Order: sequence, then C-alpha cells, then structure tokens
Amino acid sequence: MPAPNAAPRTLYDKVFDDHVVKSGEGDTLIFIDRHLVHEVTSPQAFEGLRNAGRKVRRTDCTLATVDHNIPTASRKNFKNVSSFITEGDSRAQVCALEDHVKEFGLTYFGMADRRQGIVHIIGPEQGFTLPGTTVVCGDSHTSTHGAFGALAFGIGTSEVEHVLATQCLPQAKSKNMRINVEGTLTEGVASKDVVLHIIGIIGTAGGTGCVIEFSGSAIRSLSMEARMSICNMAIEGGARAGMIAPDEVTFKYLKGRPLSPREGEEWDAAEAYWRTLKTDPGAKYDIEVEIKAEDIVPTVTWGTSPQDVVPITGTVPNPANMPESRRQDAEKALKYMGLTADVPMEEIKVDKVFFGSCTNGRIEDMRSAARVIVASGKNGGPTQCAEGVYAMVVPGSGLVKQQAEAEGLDVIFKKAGFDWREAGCSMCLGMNPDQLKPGERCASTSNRNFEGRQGAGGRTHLVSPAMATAAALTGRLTDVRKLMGSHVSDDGGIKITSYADYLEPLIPAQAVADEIDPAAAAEAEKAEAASLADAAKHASAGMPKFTVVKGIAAPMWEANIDTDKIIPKQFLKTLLRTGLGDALFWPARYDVNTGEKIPDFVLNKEPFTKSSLLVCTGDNFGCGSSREHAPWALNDFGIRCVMAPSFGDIFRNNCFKNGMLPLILPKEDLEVLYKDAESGQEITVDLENSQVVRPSGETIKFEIDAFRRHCLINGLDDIGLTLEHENLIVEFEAKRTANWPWLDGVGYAKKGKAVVPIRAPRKKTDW
Ligand SMILES: CC(C)[C@H](C(=O)O)[C@@H](O)C(=O)O
Ligand code: SF4
Repeated sequence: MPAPNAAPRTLYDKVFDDHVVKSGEGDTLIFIDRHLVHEVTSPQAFEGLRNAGRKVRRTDCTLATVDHNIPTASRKNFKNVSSFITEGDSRAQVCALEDHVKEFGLTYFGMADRRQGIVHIIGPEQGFTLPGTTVVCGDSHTSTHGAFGALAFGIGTSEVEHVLATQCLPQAKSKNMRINVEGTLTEGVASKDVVLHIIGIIGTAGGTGCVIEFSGSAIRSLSMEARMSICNMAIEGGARAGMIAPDEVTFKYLKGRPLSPREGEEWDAAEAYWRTLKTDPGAKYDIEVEIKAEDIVPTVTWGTSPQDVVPITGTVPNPANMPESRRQDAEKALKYMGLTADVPMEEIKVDKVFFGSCTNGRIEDMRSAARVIVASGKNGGPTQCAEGVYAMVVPGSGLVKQQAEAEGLDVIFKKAGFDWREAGCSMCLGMNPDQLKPGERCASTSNRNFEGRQGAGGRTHLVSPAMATAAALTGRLTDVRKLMGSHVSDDGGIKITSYADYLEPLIPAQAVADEIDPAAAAEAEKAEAASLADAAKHASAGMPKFTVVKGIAAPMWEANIDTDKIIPKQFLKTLLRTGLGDALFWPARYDVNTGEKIPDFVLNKEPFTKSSLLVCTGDNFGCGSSREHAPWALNDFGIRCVMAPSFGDIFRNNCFKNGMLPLILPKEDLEVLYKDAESGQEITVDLENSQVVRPSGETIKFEIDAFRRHCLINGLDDIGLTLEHENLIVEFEAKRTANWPWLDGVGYAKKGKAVVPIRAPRKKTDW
C-alpha cells in the first residue's frame, strides 16, 4: 500500500491509516478486520441487531467463544450447556450466545470444542490475530493482540453491535506513546514483572488517550507469549491499545496456524506487508518512556490498583511517606488488603493461588511454573503446596490444556497438590463458581487486583506464573529466585512439544466453497447488499438526547474508580441494558455480609439518592473493564453526566453511545463543583451552550468535540450514520480483498458462511 503521506509514521499510524474507510468531520471511520465475541458483552448487541433487522456483515471475520461464565470443573460428563452449567444467569448467558451464533451464522468454539478458551488466547492460537489487522472485542484485554503488531482494542456492547452490523467503527486518533525497555532481563524476571514494573512507573492513567508501542532490546528478546502478557496489561496502564512491531519471532509463531495465510504465494505476500509494519526513523511520539531492563526484579502488587507495585524484596509501602495526593487512596487500599505498612512483602501469607487468565494462561506460563516446582525439588526446597493453601491451574484454552498434558505438566502440578482445571476465565474475575471468600488472600497471575475482583472481600496480589508457584509452595509471597537457586535458567527437564501437534486444520475453504451454488451465492450477495442499503436509510435519531441536565450532583474524590467498582461482575450476567441502577457502586454501597445499605456512602444519603450528575475530583474515572454495564447502571440510577479530570477511554466511549456526557474538566473547576455538590444544591450542565452553571449562577465553560456534541444533542444513532457510508465500506472491502486477500476469512468458509465446528475425535470432552 502506498503511504498516504510522506512524513515518518509510527507503527500505530501505519495500521490506522491502512484502515481508513472515511475521514472528515468527527471520528474517522475505520474498518475492523477481526471481531472476537464472548457471552458477557454480546447479548444486548445481538438483540439490537435483530430489532433493527440487521445481519452480521462479515461472518468470516467474526469468531465467538464462551469463557467468562463457564465452570472449570472436568467436562468428562459434559453433554450440553443446559445440563452442565447449574448457575441460572451464567447458563442463560452462555445459552443466549449459542442461540445467537446459530441465528446469525457465526463460527463458534463452544464447550464441546477443544479450541474453546479465553478469547484472547484462542485468537492468536488460531492465527485469527494477524499483524497489521484491526482487532476488537467487547473486552478490555483485547489489547493482548497488539503483540502481533495489530491495532487491537476493547469496545463496549453498543460498539459490538456496531461492528457486527457494519464491520466498521468510528474512532478518534489516539496519541502515540513509546515505552522502550533496553537491556537484558535478569534471571528469574518474567514479562509479567516487566509490565507490572512499567505500570508502577507510568500509573494506571499513564497511557490514557494513547496507543503504547513497546520497543527496545528487552522486548524484542521476548517470545510471542511473553509479548502478549505485556500488551495484555497495556489497558492497566490506561492505554487504548499496546503494540509491538512484528518480527521473525512473530512470523515463526504464526506459520502453520489454521487461520494464518496459506504457505506459498499468500504467505510471502503477507510477510512482505508485515515487514513494513515498523515505526519509521524520525517518527514522533507524543510521550516517550525509557526503562532499563536491569532495574526490573520480580514484582508484586500490594494494593487494589495494578499501579500499586513493589519489588518482592521490598516492604509494604507506608502512606506517611507518600505524596499527599496518594495518601488517602493508599490508606484505604492497605485497610482493604489487611496489610500493615513496612512489613516485608515476603512475610505476607496467602490462602489461595490462581494460575491462569488471558495474561498468563498460555503454555509457556505453564512450563515456567512447572519448572519452579522441579527446581525447588532439586534445591531441596518444597515440592508440595504449603499446608492450607489451595492452588488452581486453569489453562487458557482446551488446546493449551491438551499440549500441557502431552508435556506432562499436569502431572507435575497434580503431584505438587495443584488442582488441574478446564479452560476459562475462572477466578480472574469469578463470574463462575471459582471465587475467593471474604478476607481470603490470593497470589494471582491475572491482571486486576481491584477490590472484590476475585470475590467479594477477596485480596489479590498480582504476580508472574513463577512467583505464583513459589507462593503456592511456601504459603507466602516469595522471591522465586530463592527456590530456583542455581537452577534459575534450567529447563527443569520438561519435555517441550510443538504447538503444531495440537492444532487441527479448519475445514478447508475450498471444500465449503464447492458446496455453494454460484447463482444462489450471487443472489444472496445481492439480497445482502439490498438489506444493508435499506438499513442505511434508517439512520435515525435512536438515542436519548442530551441537551441540558439540571440536578443534584453526587461528589466523589477517589482516583481510579474502575468499572468493577461501578458495577461488579455478578451483575454482568444480565441479558438486558436496564435494571442495574440498584447495583450501581454495589461494593461501596452495600455491606458485603448483610447486604444492608452503608449509610455513609454518598448515594445512600439525601439528597444524593436523587443525583442526576456526578462530580469526581480523582483521575481516571471508569478505568479497567470495557463493561457497558457501568454507564447502563449510572443511567438507570438517573445519572446522565459524570464530570472528572480524566476517564478510561472505553468507559468514555460507552457513555457517548448511551446518550450520556462524560465531561472532562480541569481539577480547579472540579474542586469548586465538588463543594457545590457537597452542599446539595443543584448544578446545571448545559451542553447546548457548552457550560456548567454553578448554584451561584456563575458559569464554567467547557470544550467538547463538535461532532460528539452534535450527536448527543440530536440523539443520533451511530450505526445508522455509519451505514450511510455503505458505498465507501464496499469500496474499502474490495481494496482489502485485492491488497490483503488473506484477511477475507480464508481459513473459514466462503464470505458469509460459518465454519462447521470440528467434531471431537472421541466421545469424552475431557481433553
Ligand atoms: C467482562 C468484560 C467486559 C471484562 C473486560 O472488559 O475486561 C472482563 O473480561 C474483565 O476482565 O473485567
Ligand atoms: S481479564 Fe480475566 S476475565 Fe477478562 S478476559 Fe482476561 S481472563 Fe477473562
């Protein structure tokens, strides 16, 4: 592709430019190459599609699986979802996805398919994720796929519907940020330690509004799996996406995957394009961070935000030594975590160990953990889980599990007393039965240590797979290097197999294409085009309008109010967009033991029970998960506008999609409005005149993107607006087929046809 402009560009600029369907006023409309779908964030999207009489535009570029809700117990006796999942809401959500994939003709890796697993594990595993592609999913950790040089980001449910209907998304261009890690990582330091260290430095809001490119010799030295762990947590650094330029390591990983370009001419063309995907010399980054690999040691979190990190060799931080702005948050975190300042981290005892998640549920993670068990034995250290510690290993996909079993890793784990489970998200967020009890402390290889994340009242310490294993063996947070001793770089004698032995080819495209009658296919394409053109005519004002909102404003001061806090996991199992108001801020609003309202919490106090605005002086409101349930819950409570110094990117987008206003204001103005809010007097947010009116009548002017403002004031439905550009989308698709033919779902069936799931070769599903 010729570069649209001659100035040196970053990797992000290049991938963005190559996907522009339409630029001009407002956001740029970009084409989406790959859409991953899971059961939690899709039911309302499919419902919206059905109600509007729309179809899934590109079934060949869409892949669905179930991961969040499913039990990780043995599937030996699995017959179907209805009989296997006993918890009603979880079952309903999984069954809903099964119905939707049938209705809309999507490729689906269900529980009886060994390729089922966490969305962010199966995409790369299948070669669905490719360099230079745009990848989205209704899930914040979509950033994982950026490890391939893809532009991959999480979206909310309204955007899921948008992509299903149009295969496009309106996107604002993010800023370019580079994090350069130079040098050699020292023994016993994993990529998880690198990313925890980075987040400790930049903070959870450090990457807000940016796409981070991770570069430098230390990053280049990492395997694809280790790179994925880094990009996975770019979202914890507040970034829209994380990216790493593709190189030989990437190409080697992708060769032979079921959905990778086919070897020969197609592969060669793809590789030639991929080699152009690197930042040009002289390209400018808006923010640059330099990190020395040698400074990184095994790292662990102590608090309730992923930025609360400390070297394992350190002590629990003392809020008294922190800057004033962080003190209150730190005291609250220590209280929640049940920790005392200045205690050595290695003295902290754990009750549980969780091994898995989209951060660290891959085969290399399993190997590194198994190696610790073997090395500890060789050193005369413990080889069994410490007394009273329950440790679970949850592979990220059925194929990871199968490969680990072929390598004998399951035996090493089981002998050491670990529980060997089936694939899924599991205790990473506990939407299934795998949860911590109140007060329980867990060393976890996952990515979020928010309050209540792994279970109400549970306490999470984020660590690498090796560190999690060390904690399981000793019963406390432990510097894994002590257990490894001289065996720190030893392979532990573990038999390594090739992933290729566990991948099965999908139904060859030709086999399915042959079955299609060309006349019928042409007819179907015509009908599809007509239906899309018809849908375009219905570009409508379908959203509630936002003009002027006058009302009580709830004051809040905390920084990093994440979407888990706004609406925790147990309320994500709904199939509706409504009815979540009572659950808003559930962990802070209700007593975890009695379920009674906490009188001190602002929304439980008069007059704030009737708030229609929220003023937050803390940064990064709505960070974390992509759950659109957060704005839905605020909306259902009656809150139409949140004012804060900064927002999590996905949350902010989700607000706009629901006719709500996430308003960024300077801290000084927010301090003033906070006091007004505290007084219980009404504040007016006047979008028509771009001003906030204080109770005194004094006005505070604000700026907001003109196009967003126009859409909010007129209640314009984004999908309808995109469908008005049907001709441009068709044009882009034709160009895409000509330039990047491997993206047209080649490994799947012909465009518009779903792949028939591969049958399990044996009856039992316990692979
Ligand atoms: C359920 C989903 C919306 C959520 C996310 O976006 O991250 C989940 O995967 C999580 O990790 O909290
Ligand atoms: S972060 Fe956890 S819950 Fe979210 S997708 Fe990854 S494994 Fe699943």
